[in-house]
Amino acid sequence: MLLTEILNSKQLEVQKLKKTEINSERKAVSGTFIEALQNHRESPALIAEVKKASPSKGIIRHDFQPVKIAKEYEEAGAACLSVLTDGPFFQGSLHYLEEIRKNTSLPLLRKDFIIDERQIEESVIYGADAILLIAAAMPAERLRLLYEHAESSGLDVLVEVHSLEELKSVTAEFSPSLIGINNRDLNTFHTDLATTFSLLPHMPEGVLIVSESGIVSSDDVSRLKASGVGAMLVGETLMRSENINSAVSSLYGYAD
Ligand SMILES: O=C(O)c1ccccc1NCC(=O)[C@H](O)[C@H](O)COP(=O)(O)O
Repeated sequence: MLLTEILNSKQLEVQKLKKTEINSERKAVSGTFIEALQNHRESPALIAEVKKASPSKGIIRHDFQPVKIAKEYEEAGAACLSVLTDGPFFQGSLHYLEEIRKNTSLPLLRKDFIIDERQIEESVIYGADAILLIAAAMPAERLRLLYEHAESSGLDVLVEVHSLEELKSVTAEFSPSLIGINNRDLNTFHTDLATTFSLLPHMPEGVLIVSESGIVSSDDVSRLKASGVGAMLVGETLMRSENINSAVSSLYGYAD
């Protein structure tokens, strides 16, 4: 199972991280990420992902210049950015997050497999405004503790679920403000937008919902909009495009 493999690799990273000293003046400001999604001019608001490679597709973007891509996303009108920082499986890096923080003003999601408080502190230092917590990665009690730690560090949290069972166990434990429905099965890599539509009726009132993964066309975006989803997270579709601005426009159904 790929997720288990990734989590085992993260355990080793965290062990090393715990041996290093972490010091920073930077403070994250609660609500920055969520408010940018709520106030975005388009619906669903776009979280555009800076993603070089993935375990399912290998290299997605050969000419990978993270800061250039981030600036293009900003110019194209993205509400927020997601930056993959996992090295072994996605060829991401915390340094990409750090450089993007210095060169854009958009709120940033650190996209990684967070399993420890120390990674949360590290996320603040490198410039994140939000982190991802994956329900499939740990019991809901542990997820709540990390959620609380992130919130008290000024970070917003995108809590990701893929099934009704995960959603129920999370919401029985605590009340996230931002829930991501991942359309991708993290073990088979199969993506299906139907995951979003099937989980939506079970979402608690007032939660901002993000549909994640496998969003490829303006038809997908119209269906998400009609269903009331607040935001969408798009990686591969935009990263494969030679012209990010026109790729964003065409997702929203605007002709070039
Ligand atoms: O992208 C993958 O293949 C993947 C495999 C296993 C775990 C996570 C994976 N992706 C992380 C993500 O959450 C996506 O990068 C993100 O939702 C964007 O998806 P897409 O638009 O399909 O690139």
